[in-house]
Amino acid sequence: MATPVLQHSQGPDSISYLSQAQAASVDEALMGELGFSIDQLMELAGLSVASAIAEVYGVQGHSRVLVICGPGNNGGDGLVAARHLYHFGYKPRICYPKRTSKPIYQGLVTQLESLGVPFLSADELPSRLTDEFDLIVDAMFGFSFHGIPRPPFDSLLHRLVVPLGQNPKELGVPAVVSVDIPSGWHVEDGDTECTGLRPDMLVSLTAPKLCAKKFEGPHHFLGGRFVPPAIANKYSLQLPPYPGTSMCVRIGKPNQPVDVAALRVNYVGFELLEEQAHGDPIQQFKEWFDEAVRQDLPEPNAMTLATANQDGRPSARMVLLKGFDERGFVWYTNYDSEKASDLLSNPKASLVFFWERLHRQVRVEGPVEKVPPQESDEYFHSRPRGSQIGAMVSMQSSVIPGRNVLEKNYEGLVARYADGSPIPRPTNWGGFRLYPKVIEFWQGRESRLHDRLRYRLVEEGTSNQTWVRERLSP
Ligand SMILES: NC(=O)C1=CN([C@@H]2O[C@H](COP(=O)(O)OP(=O)(O)OC[C@H]3O[C@@H](n4cnc5c(N)ncnc54)[C@H](OP(=O)(O)O)[C@@H]3O)[C@@H](O)[C@H]2O)[C@@H](O)CC1
Ligand SMILES: Cc1cc2nc3c(=O)[nH]c(=O)nc-3n(C[C@H](O)[C@H](O)[C@H](O)COP(=O)(O)O)c2cc1C
Ligand SMILES: Cc1ncc(COP(=O)(O)O)c(C=O)c1O
Ligand SMILES: [K+]
Repeated sequence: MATPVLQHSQGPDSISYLSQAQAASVDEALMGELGFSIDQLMELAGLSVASAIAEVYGVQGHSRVLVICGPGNNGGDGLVAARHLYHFGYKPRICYPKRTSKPIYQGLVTQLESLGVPFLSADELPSRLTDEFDLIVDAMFGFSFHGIPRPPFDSLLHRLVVPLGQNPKELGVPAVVSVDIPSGWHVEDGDTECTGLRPDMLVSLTAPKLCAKKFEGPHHFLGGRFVPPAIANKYSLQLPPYPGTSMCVRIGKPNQPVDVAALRVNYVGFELLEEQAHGDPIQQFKEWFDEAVRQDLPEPNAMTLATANQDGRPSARMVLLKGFDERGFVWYTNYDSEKASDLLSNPKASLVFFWERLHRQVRVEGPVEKVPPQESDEYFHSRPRGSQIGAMVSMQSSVIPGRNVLEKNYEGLVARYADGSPIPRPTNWGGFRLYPKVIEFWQGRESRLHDRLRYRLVEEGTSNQTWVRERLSP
């Protein structure tokens, strides 16, 4: 079969925008010579939509989602997205007024019913949608839409339209996320009369369609991470790379200014009560630290280290915790660095851990000493050889003329130790241990009424030390 030569339009950042015919042709190629099945593509498309929603509309505050599904594959994407949203912790409900008897759709409905996801008729929707929903997913029509919307979708769509200049909240219309095409829009020309849907978010699938150029909402994402190079080359598709393992990628920048003052998280779901907490703060730390590791938090051992110089000028930076026990908390660094200079002249410090997903913070304060050289040797030699050489190369915190200095010295040392012989620990590299006098555990709670338990080491005579625990006001 001859390869169709497609003229497609390029948008900002050289992203390809497809016409209706091109979208259908890509679809055909994926399910023809590329061997995809429709349920595979629909599953990936629906997962992309759910992932994009979760990136923008966190489950806290947006859990009540209404997914309105149309009769075609766009509606199928909506059914799949609803299932993934359910597993992400959302409480989706579905309005699916025009069902088809094709087995793939029946399967999707059965899957949702088995999860207890409710199906509502259009009549069951409240007159003010915001009374019951935080978010609407518009999965009515995709790239095969023609003409003007027919019943029952015309009246459903009408309920989501916010006339220009009017406030969606006042009209009781929640934020709308459109799948692939804002439903009712011309697939290429968009909302020509400016009387249609104005979604807050658009998740384009495979590649954006021409109408997406007219999208003015704050969140435009691309999903459908399944386009093989064969298709991209065949249609000269320019698509942005997906970050890491993500199923979706933001296209363009959010075009609304970020309201920094409004950024906040409500801390719910955990508590720290006296009867649950250990009497020994190191045991309590171990419990929370183990939990942070179990929960797969990123760098659970990353902590802020605050020091002050002799004049009391404070400074703080991140370091990695490399061990803790009844004696204290250990990290490693360069003994000629700024932090080390602070600590050698003013040997007191404070540490802060923040385990965001658990809504937990731990603060530690106390005097600091270098760890014995043997302990530093042992840790140094447990590090990857590249990092051992890195420590030899870096005169930490000193000004250098350029990166090339580091690279040149690094290469020289790599060659010198290429035989695998042990790399000696630089004498100016080693550990510090903070001996805790105060440890505070902070558990975020609702309405900013957090739990704070502070342990203070109280010395009674020279040999008798006990931890005193007090609750602090949030
Ligand atoms: N790689 C890809 O391509 C992938 C594509 N995917 C998804 O598929 C979508 C395209 O799906 P699609 O082709 O099934 O059509 P879609 O747009 O859902 O609607 C057609 C239905 O709507 C109806 N209808 C039409 N006009 C109407 C009107 N005025 N008023 C009322 N009804 C109207 C029409 O009915 P009919 O006109 O036949 O009566 C038909 O039943 C695409 O946008 C994307 O979301 C992903 O799942 C996977 C990867
Ligand atoms: C997550 C993270 C962990 C870090 N861990 C260490 C560490 O364990 N030791 C270290 O010397 N620097 C570490 N750094 C770099 C320090 O933050 C800092 O840039 C460096 O130690 C120089 O600090 P100073 O000039 O205040 O001495 C880390 C940085 C980050 C972001
Ligand atoms: C300069 C420096 N030293 C030491 C460390 C501690 O890490 P590790 O000993 O695990 O290599 C870090 C971590 O980021 C670092 O940036
Ligand atoms: K849609």
